[in-house]
Amino acid sequence: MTHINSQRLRKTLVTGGPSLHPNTRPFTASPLPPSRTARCNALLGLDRIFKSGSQSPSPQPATNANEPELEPDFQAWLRREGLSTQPLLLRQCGREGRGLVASRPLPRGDVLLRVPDSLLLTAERAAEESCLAPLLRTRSTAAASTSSSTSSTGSGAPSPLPLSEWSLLALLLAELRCRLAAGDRSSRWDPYVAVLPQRPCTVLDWPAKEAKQLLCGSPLMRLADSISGTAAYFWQELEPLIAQGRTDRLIPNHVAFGKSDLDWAFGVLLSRCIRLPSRGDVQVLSPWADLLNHDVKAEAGCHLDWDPTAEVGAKGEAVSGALVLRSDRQYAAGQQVYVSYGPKSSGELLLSYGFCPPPAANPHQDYKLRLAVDCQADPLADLKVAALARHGLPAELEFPLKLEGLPEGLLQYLALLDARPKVAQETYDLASLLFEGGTFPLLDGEDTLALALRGLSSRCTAALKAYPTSVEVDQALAAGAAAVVANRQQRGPRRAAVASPISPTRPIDVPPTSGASLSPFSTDSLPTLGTEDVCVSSVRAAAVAGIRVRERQILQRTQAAVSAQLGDVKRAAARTRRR
Ligand SMILES: C[S@@+](CC[C@H](N)C(=O)[O-])C[C@H]1O[C@@H](n2cnc3c(N)ncnc32)[C@H](O)[C@@H]1O
Repeated sequence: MTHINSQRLRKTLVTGGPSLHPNTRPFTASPLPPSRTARCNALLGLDRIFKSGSQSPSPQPATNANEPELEPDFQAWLRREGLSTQPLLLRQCGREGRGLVASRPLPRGDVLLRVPDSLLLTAERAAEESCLAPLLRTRSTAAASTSSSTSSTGSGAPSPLPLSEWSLLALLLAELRCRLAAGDRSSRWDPYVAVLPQRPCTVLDWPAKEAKQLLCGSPLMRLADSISGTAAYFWQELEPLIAQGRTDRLIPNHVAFGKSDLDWAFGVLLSRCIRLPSRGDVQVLSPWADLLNHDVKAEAGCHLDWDPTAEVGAKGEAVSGALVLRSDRQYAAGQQVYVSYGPKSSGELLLSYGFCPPPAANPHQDYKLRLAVDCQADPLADLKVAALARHGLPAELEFPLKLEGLPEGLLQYLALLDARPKVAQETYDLASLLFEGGTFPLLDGEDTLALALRGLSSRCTAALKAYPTSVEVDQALAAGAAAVVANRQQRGPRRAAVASPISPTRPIDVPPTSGASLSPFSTDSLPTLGTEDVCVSSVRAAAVAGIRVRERQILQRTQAAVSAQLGDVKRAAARTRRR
């Protein structure tokens, strides 16, 4: 039944990549040469909307030795707790909030930062230091006895955590926040908790109705749902424990432990938690290291990880192992040191970290197309799920569409989803040819590549129709942000990142956006929107409008590429028929 066509596409595997932060989902993407990106932007006119060219950081002022120390109580605490003298200084870094800058010229290969284990807030420590520790210990013991009765290795293994890492960390953070608010400074982590942002401004800080309205039609809605769903899950896990703690009188009266405290803690974890691949992927909060800001350019070499061989000794003592950042480049005095939070789109950064680089300057900007076996309407659904599983593929996948080309494996996956073989068992042969043979066979006389291309085109059409706003309105809204941000820049220096809570309803003078006309304000100077900016609802709306514009451009470009490829397929078929 199947005829092997020419090798049109390479066989593809869907892979994931490690990240410092926990909310990365696996996907593949083709690498993009910067010159092509710039050309695509120009063709699409996107460079006019977000043309700062600066996902990159603003230059930092040179270090002034007489400048007063920022967060002095926190820094004094770090020194007392064993942070040795380091070649970085804490500074205000414009829209990025606080950041770490080189205190002197630093050569490539230097250790920039070394945080000892004692300063890492791990889930184990959070469990031990929580006021609910007695309950958590009981849970750990119960879990340990269950696992030792079911496993042969049993003894000697460390006690299992009583809850997930994030639940334990969030529980302690929320408790410490309540204590601090009531003037109770009994924890050793107080100076750290005192400098955490009041509002991380992740999507958890957005009013739910606004999130629904802003993200309608965008694949970012799924990410927002997943973040708030996870936060709700943690709350469900913790609520009965907290209730038990109250019954057992373990929780002081001034520790409210409300859902908002837990949501705040979850937002802090989303935007600051660090995963350490070299320490079994453990997730930690690291005072000092969590003051490093993100820059996509740091992806290549600035790696923050656990180094078991590093020697730290604030007072000369030898202690093995530390969280270490080594430089892969030289730094001038006063230059900010960045890490990468992972290959994330502007929308992912906005929802999880509360800042938004201009989408056109972000090489990771994409439209995440979700594809899934249609278990309701496809009579071959079970066979397809099984055939995909044989090739290690799930029944549902997200593919990152980009301006520069189709993600690998997308067309093969689509061909299997949309195929309707007359003989059901041929589903397995088709999957083998697509995923192992790297070919698009003829199936019952139909070219499966053409089938996949048509399927992609119709999905792009549906995705474009799903946006409630027009592209012109979104362009005007996004351009409005430039004016707002420019106005705010003129009003003087930025306040400290955590100085005071920011009202979500603070009035801001957004220029009116009317119909198809673009805002008269220039967007040329639009920088990355920082957390303080996106805490303002109207700026947030403009940031999302800019992302929607880019997503639509990606969908339209994909459609154009698909029609061109469909033309090639038809011409090739006609040539074959003539022969
Ligand atoms: C791990 S913390 C870094 C320290 C942070 N700037 C502070 O003052 O606490 C992550 C937060 O820093 C800010 N941030 C990091 N990189 C940024 C960037 N490139 N542009 C704007 N804000 C950034 C965001 O507020 C983000 O949630």
